[in-house]
Amino acid sequence: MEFRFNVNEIFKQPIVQVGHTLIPQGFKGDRRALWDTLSKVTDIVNAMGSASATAQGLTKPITSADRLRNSENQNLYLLIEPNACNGKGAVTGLLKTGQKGLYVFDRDGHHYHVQAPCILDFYVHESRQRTGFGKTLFEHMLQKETVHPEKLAIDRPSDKFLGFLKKHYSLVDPIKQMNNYVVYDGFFPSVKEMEATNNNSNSPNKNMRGANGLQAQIVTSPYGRYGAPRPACSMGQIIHNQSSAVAAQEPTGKMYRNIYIDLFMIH
Ligand SMILES: CC(=O)SCCNC(=O)CCNC(=O)[C@H](O)C(C)(C)COP(=O)(O)OP(=O)(O)OC[C@H]1O[C@@H](n2cnc3c(N)ncnc32)[C@H](O)[C@@H]1OP(=O)(O)O
Repeated sequence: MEFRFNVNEIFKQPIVQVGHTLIPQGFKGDRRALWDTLSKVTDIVNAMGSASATAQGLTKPITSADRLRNSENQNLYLLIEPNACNGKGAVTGLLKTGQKGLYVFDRDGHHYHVQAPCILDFYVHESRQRTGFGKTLFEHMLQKETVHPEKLAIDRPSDKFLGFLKKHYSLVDPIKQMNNYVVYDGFFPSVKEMEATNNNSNSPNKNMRGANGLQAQIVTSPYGRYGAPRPACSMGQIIHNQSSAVAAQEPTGKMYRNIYIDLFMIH
């Protein structure tokens, strides 16, 4: 995307990270230069955020300078093409990540309360899609945040993004969540991690920190009926569209009770 000003004067690297201050890395200058730079960064973030929203068919941008200013736990990466537009440079891609507290279900219907790294917004300019720019930007983020792709929760991924994850990271069969996020099998703590935590704690609500910083709490209760071993959760089956599992048997009072328990525990 082209701007009326020289992008290279603001961003000196091919991939830059913009935080809540909106001040570019390595900025040097007086107060006047700072205001000028902030105004240009604001224009860039707003324009790229709007283009991303349009590309995804959203009515409101997920990324804007205002939103970024108000959220300290989000990272925005911008991909710059320094040689584009007769040397004025262009901004080609945007990737926004952030930590979110989420309730997520695995395939068996167990639910977890996690503090997870999330992909919130991802966009490459139409003229550059499918030429590897998205992969370059995404790889940069993975390295910076030392996270593996399967440990990410993705907010409302588009078909293009699902295709991207399949092609570059062999991520298939996404587990769609009620909150519109998507995760993959490797997202959840492994059996080994769960056993290690179970051995070290008597607490019914197990806190786990999996690889790459995923912090999960398996939500269970030791008391009364909630403490009893439960069959595969019917609500989980419904959520994950495992219709055969649900349709194979008539709903019983017990199944309805499990649905009720799961609903009760989510809220
Ligand atoms: C959480 C969210 O932000 S969800 C929203 C994701 N963003 C969008 O959908 C906006 C529009 N799309 C885009 O901006 C881009 O296509 C991105 C960001 C998804 C991917 O960036 P790109 O630079 O195109 O990715 P890159 O070139 O590295 O990889 C290409 C692969 O991505 C997938 N992909 C990219 N564009 C398309 C498309 N138009 N149709 C289908 N698959 C696509 C394919 O798997 C493709 O591989 P292929 O060309 O061999 O089929």
